[in-house]
Amino acid sequence: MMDAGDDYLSPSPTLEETFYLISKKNTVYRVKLSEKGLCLQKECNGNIKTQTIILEDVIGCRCMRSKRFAHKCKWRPRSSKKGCHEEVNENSIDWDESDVSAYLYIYAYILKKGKVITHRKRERMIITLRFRSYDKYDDNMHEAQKWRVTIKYLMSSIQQSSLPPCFFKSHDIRIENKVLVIANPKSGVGKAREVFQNKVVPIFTEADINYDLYCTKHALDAQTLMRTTNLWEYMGGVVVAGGDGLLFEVVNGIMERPDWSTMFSQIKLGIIPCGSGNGLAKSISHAFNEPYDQNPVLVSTLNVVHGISTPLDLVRIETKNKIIYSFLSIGWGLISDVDIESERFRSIGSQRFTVYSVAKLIGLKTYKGRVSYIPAVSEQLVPNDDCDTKSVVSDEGRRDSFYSIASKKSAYHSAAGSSYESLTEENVRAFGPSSTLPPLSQSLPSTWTTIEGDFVLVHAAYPSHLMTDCLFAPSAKLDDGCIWLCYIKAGISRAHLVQFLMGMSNGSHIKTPEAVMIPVSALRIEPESGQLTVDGEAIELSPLQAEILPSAAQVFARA
Ligand SMILES: Nc1ncnc2c1ncn2[C@@H]1O[C@H](COP(=O)(O)OP(=O)(O)OP(=O)(O)O)[C@@H](O)[C@H]1O
Repeated sequence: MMDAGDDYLSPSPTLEETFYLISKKNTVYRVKLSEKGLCLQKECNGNIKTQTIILEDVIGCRCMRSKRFAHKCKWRPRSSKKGCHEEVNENSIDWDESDVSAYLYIYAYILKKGKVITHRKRERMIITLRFRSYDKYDDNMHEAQKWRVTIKYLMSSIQQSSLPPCFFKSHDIRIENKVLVIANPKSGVGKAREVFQNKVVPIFTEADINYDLYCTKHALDAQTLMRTTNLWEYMGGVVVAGGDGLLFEVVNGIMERPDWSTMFSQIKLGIIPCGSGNGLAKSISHAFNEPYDQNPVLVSTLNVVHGISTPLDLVRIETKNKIIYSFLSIGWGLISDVDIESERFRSIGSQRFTVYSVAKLIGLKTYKGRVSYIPAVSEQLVPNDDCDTKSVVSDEGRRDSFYSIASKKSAYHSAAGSSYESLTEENVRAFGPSSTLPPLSQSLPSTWTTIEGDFVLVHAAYPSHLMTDCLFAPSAKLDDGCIWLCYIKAGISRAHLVQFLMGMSNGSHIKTPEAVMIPVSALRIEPESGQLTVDGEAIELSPLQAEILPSAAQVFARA
């Protein structure tokens, strides 16, 4: 986004400039900026090497002045680790008056291809351009600013082309570019605030992201915040630094607002994975083939700073006493049991799912009940055989077993604390879309398919991953309008069940003969016993029905 102070400079469609190295007289850099990106052409003794940094990889840039008493040093495009001169902010009094150069720093995170696909990762690169064609610093700075403004303009053009037209509607109190970050200090291993401060803030700074940080104090705090805060101030997006449970609160909090529909169309949601499962963060990167595993926080933060969003399906779930909005999964039977009961082994990390699954196989339970569904209608929706190459099944699902909430760092602050309305809990009600299904108490029409009997498991997911290392619905897309329903009935051999559980890490579980995977648009589960989960959280045992809300939300993604 462009700053107010950029007004006096108008961006050029393309810019081109030649730069020289002080130390290497024979080397010339031709740098060209266009809507394709930044083309760096190095010419040395007749040899030409060209590198293009695409604009999608650039997250920000800034102008600086050289620091007083800094070495007089050559400049060049360089990687971040090989700094060769010191610089100070344009407004600092600490500058070197004898150096009239203006420096432009361009921050990019480029994709490094590894020998194997899992080694791909994003790496930080800083391109430094030194402008000193003029005798006066102000003139050089003007040149540098011209480049900066053009880069920002080109970056914002990419963002705007991906936004729905309604994004530009005027509203007197809306703040377009401010992001609300909600951190759960108890997510995962309890390091969400530190992760945000140490890994996310530096990238936000490079990208000029304007944000407020709110640290939750207890469970449901984020849900109350979303219900009561003035979200028009956060048109830049709402980002959780936490796990899927925190985003679940955000989604359900927005659904408790009378203006839920407007808010879901206006606000992009983001997730910086600091939880234990992080199914959605992984699914988003998987959908866009981003190298998540090497650095999940970096990749997810880059999604946010690019400001581009993609539609995400939500699911409306109705139980006897509740309406819940979900973005990840519904479960009954073995996987839900493992998810809930292995919580006490959280300290052993991702192995707890494997260990606990094996334990559950010894005294394998089956559950009586009925599962009904409406098949999704689309030719493309066929479970496929695409599998990841990893081999370990793991589950680091979520439970609320946290303790101290005291903050150690004074640098954190709460956002918009004063804008809370005095809505009491009694006034809280779920708004959100109404159901298109028959009431839960009524029997279903014959257009539904029903399976009855004893089940080992019934589990449904909407994005591809239930957890970082659990590719549960290999064919799922973020907005395919489908609930991917999987069930196994009683009678499966232990060997096949082990094959199923192990295969969940790479998606090969769907090849298990007894496992049925069907894309559906709605489902009803009528359990007689067992445990139900929604997005990994236990809910009361009751009949439940769910329907897809296609593209109901939008999430930051490198679309
Ligand atoms: N400050 C807090 N103290 C205790 N519990 C909290 C706090 N803030 C949020 N919670 C609760 O913690 C639960 C889990 O949080 P979160 O999803 O962030 O982490 P996780 O469970 O480790 O990750 P995942 O959901 O990806 O498995 C949420 O459901 C939320 O209700």
